[in-house]
Amino acid sequence: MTQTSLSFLKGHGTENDFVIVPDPDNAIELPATAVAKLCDRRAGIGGDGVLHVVRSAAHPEAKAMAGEAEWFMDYRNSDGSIAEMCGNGVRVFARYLQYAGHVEPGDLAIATRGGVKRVHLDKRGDVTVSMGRAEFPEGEVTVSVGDRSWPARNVNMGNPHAVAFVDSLDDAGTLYDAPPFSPASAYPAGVNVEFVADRGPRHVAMRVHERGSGETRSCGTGACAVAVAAIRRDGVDPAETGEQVTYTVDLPGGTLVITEYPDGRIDMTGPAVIVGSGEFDATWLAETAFV
Ligand SMILES: N[C@@H](CCC[C@H](N)C(=O)O)C(=O)O
Repeated sequence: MTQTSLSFLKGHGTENDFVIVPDPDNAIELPATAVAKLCDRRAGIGGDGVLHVVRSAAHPEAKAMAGEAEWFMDYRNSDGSIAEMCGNGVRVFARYLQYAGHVEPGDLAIATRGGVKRVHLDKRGDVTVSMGRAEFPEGEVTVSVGDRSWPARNVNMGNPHAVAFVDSLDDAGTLYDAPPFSPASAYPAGVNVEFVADRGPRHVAMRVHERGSGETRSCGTGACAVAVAAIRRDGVDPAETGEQVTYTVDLPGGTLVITEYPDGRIDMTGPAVIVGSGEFDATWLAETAFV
C-alpha cells in the first residue's frame, strides 16, 4: 500500500540525531533507499539514523518480546542498513514515548534487536539505559588512519566496536572514510571504530566513525565500549574489585556517564531531546517510495 500521509519527529541524544517515524501497526516498510533519503541533510529531514516506532506485537522481529516491552525500536543507520542496537537512539525513543503520551516518566522496557532494554526516564533531561553486558571477542585487531596504526580492543555491545587509545583525538584525522582495520576478516558485518584520549582520572574523550552513518557527534554503544575498554586498561574491572565503577565519556556532541557493576551490567546516562515534529509532503512521500 502506498503511504499518502505520514508524520515524523526529530530528536537527538548528545547530538546523535534521528528521524523518528511513528508507525504503531508496522504499516510501512522502510527500504534502505527511503531511509537514506529521510536521513539526507539536504534532500530529506536529516539524521544519523531512523527510529521506526512500532508496537512489538506488530513486528515479526519483536513479537517474542511483546510480553515484556510494548514498543520496539526498529533502528536503521543513515545508509539504510540495520543495526542491532543504538544506545543514544533508545534514550531518544523513550523520550518520544513520553512526548507522545504512551508512557509516564519512570521505569519502562523497550524491545530492540539487541534484546529488551530497561530504561529510567527522568521527567526532563536525562535518561538511563541498562545496556546489558559487554563481550570481548578474542583476537588482535589494528585500526589505521593514513600511515599510522593502533591496536584496538574488540568490544561487542550487541553491535561491534573497535576501540583504539590515541594520544590526541586529532590522530583520527577527518574520519570522512571508515578507518581500515586488520585482519580484514575481523568484522564481516562491519564495525564502529572509536578513538579515545585521556582527559583525567576515569574521564576520557572519544570520536567515532559509525558503521552505516560515518562520523557522528556521539554514539551510546560506542561510549559504553570505550568505558569498558578503559576500565580494563586501567585495571579497575568491577568483576575483580567487587566495586562498581563510573567513567565520564566526552563526545563532540555532549557527555555520557557510564557505570559498570561487578556482575558486568552497564548503565548509560545522558540527555534525550525531542526537537519538533511535522508531516511529510505527500508528493515527497510518494517519490520517496515507502512501500
Ligand atoms: N549511534 C548508535 C549506534 C548505531 C548503530 C551503529 N552505527 C551500528 O551499525 O552498529 C549508538 O548511540 O549506539
